Amino acid sequence: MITNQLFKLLINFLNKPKFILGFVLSLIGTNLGLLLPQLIGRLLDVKFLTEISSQPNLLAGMVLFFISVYVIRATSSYLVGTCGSQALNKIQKYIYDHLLKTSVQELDTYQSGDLASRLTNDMSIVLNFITAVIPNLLLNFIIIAGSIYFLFTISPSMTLISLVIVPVLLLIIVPINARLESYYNNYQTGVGEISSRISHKFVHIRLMKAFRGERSEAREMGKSFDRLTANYKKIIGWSSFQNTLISSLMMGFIILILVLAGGEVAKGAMTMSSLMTFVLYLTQMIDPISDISEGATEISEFKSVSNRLMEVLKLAKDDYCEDKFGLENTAINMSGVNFAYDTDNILNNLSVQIPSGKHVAIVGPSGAGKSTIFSLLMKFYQDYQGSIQIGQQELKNLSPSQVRQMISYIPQDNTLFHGTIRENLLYGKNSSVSEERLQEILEQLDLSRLIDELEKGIDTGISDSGTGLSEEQKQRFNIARAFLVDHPIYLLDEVTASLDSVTESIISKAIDKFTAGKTRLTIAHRLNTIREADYILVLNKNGSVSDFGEHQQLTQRSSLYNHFLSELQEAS
Ligand SMILES: Nc1ncnc2c1ncn2[C@@H]1O[C@H](COP(=O)(O)OP(=O)(O)OP(=O)(O)O)[C@@H](O)[C@H]1O
Repeated sequence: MITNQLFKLLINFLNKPKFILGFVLSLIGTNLGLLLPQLIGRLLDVKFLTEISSQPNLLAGMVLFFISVYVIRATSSYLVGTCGSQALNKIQKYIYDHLLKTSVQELDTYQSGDLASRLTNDMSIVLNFITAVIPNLLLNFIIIAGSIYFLFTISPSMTLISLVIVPVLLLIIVPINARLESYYNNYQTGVGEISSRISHKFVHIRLMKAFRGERSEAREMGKSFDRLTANYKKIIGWSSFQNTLISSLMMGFIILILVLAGGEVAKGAMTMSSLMTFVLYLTQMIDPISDISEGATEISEFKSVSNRLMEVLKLAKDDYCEDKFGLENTAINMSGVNFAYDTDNILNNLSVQIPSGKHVAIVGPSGAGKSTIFSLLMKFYQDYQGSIQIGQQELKNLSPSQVRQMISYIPQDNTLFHGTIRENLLYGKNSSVSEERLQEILEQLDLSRLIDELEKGIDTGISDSGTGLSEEQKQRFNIARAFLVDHPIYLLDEVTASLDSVTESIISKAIDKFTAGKTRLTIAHRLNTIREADYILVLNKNGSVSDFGEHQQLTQRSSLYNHFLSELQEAS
């Protein structure tokens, strides 16, 4: 069972000695607390009352006893609570680490906000469950068991009558909780969808405002909030109904017992002080029973979030093997490659040989699968058929980690993370980049001047959408980030797309210098880039190879290539 798996994780990460100490203290506190009604009952005994009032030490002892019960209880809840939050902290890190290592292919089916909600919102439910619900449930069971024991010592027959309530309560709790679990599931999914939408929309706030999307956004979000509220209403409705029913049943039952016990007192089978103690124990059970019924609701909620958390842990991770491997050259050989994201093939029997150390431009209609080729080479997706070789190494035999140490990829979008410029440039590289290399790259990409003009220089902060920098500047920082570490293979996805022609010429020269003698694949939409490449790979719309060759050769033999060139000329 999935919930059990989360329990195993919790137990694994729990500081067991501290938790056990907390729990034992809590047992002691609860058991001592069980004696309180006995003491109060005795206080109602006139003889005992006269005795105790003449003995101040006994009275002080009793007060001390009451205080110690509460101190023990407070210490135990502190110990159990801190243990729970430490265990949760470890689980959070464990799940986040798993998510980071999960393959792109698996993560494609999840919304980022939903994942964030699992790690935050769902986790806080788990924390409440470990630190409050479980200890309370256990203590409540102990209080109930202890109370039943004392009730038996006072009147076995009356106690047996009182216990009739247990199966009645179970008949109410079990079916209502099954219903609640599914509502909690829907609720958590709704929270995930909403946080996903909010984070996505606020990253693209300019686009939303430019299209005056505020009203439709508010309407759509309003519907999502309404669905969440409707679901929450069901949760509140059913749990209130359950709690009210249980509390009323309990009260009714106690009154019934009181009437029956009153008869016993009248017959002289029970003393008044025993009756009072009996009633005190009975009433002492009301809160634990209500807590257990509420706890049952919380168990449903916990089961629902456990499923969501464990689902994440089941996603397949990338292989992180970093063993060294021999590479004679960096030629890329793709043979009979077929690939589909869903059902339809995007790449169709694609075969091409890219010589080591050469620059190849990839051209083809939109949607032909140019970026998909890069995704396969980066091992973002691994379910392709056919063979891809780098040097003599079959790509399938290399781990994603090994591949990504060899290939540098500059994507189409100019994403910069929240942080400083330096943090962005050194992202994922730890301390492996020397200051000289950093300065050299910045100089070549004409970024040094820009950085010098900033008040905090390279330590200037940028927001996660890169606010404060132009698209062209963001693009250059992206390029700099990729070239800080020397790799034998570079994949460039339209990297000069947002540059003006003057900057493009500077950046292209810098890229030529950085990639000299290395294998470079460029998805190209500019005539210059295409002409300067050693070879051009022309793709058909269906993701198969139309042609491969030098620019001159292709202009003489490929109608698709010539058509593509004339389209580019017209566009410029
Ligand atoms: N993660 C994905 N899941 C499902 N389909 C995808 C995914 N990524 C791309 N596709 C689809 O695969 C096809 C090829 O996309 P790809 O981005 O590789 O084409 P492209 O040739 O680079 O196009 P463009 O020049 O427009 O960028 C497109 O139909 C696209 O909708």
